[in-house]
Amino acid sequence: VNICSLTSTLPVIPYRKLTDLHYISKGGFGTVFRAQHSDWRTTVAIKCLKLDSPVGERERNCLLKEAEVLHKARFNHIIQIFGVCNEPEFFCIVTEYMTNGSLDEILHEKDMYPAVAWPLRLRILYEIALGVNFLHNMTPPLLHHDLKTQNILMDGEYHVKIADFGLSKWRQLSITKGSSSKPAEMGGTVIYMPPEEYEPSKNRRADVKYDMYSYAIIMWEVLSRRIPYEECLIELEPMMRRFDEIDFLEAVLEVKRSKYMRP
Ligand SMILES: CNC(=O)c1cc(Oc2ccc(NC(=O)Nc3ccc(SCC(=O)O)c(F)c3)c(F)c2)ccn1
Repeated sequence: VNICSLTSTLPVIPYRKLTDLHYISKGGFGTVFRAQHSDWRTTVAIKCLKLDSPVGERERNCLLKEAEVLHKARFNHIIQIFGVCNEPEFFCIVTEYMTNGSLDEILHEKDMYPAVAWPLRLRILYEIALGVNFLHNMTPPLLHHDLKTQNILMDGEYHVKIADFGLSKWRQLSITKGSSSKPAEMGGTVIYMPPEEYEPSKNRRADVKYDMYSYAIIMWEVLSRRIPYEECLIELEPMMRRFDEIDFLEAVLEVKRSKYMRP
């Protein structure tokens, strides 16, 4: 990535302007903090490369690529980038801070959010769709491939902004073949991943369908306020245990008989 072409249109933020850093989360090889911008008098989020390990060229390029992607993908429902801090000993991207955290918290912290009214749930689903639709309408289409409720952030008015805490290579609709999906990071969840991606065959084209599948799982999760598969597994497993192997064999025989005995 050409840093000059990027920073010619994106503000470069001196490290000394970022104060009151508070740790938020750690990603692949990056860390996210909350901070204050001393000139802009506003709270920001910064996603920086690990401060301890020497910042490798590859990692720096990865974060630069992310800044470029975010800069190009500016839209109402995509997290807004304010600038980059590009200093020898400190390198990070600076974005708006989403005061109401992630959709995951709103759906599953039932003490904090005893009720989430239907109009808001529908607006959240609509705004996620607007954000993903915008990415897919870029040239070339930008695929998210890690849509999950942890990556859907909420601003002060509970409007949606799509984010991506992960730190990994970017995927665009590749005109060449090649596996495009991000491996489910250690501890990463697969509940939003389409089954065919569990074993990505190398000759798979990147396509928008992946995000569609993830969106469908998110939709179920927003409407039910439950963890996909968690309960159904809890409910299904004892049911499965009640039937022993013979019952299943008899059931199979019965359907085979009825199928071939048709008049
Ligand atoms: C309580 N509030 C918070 O804790 C909080 C934390 C926060 O931290 C960050 C989270 C994410 C990012 N970065 C990011 O989202 N990048 C990105 C890149 C590509 C695409 S689109 C194509 C694709 O996904 O490949 C995309 F949608 C997004 C960041 F810089 C900071 C920001 C706001 N609030």
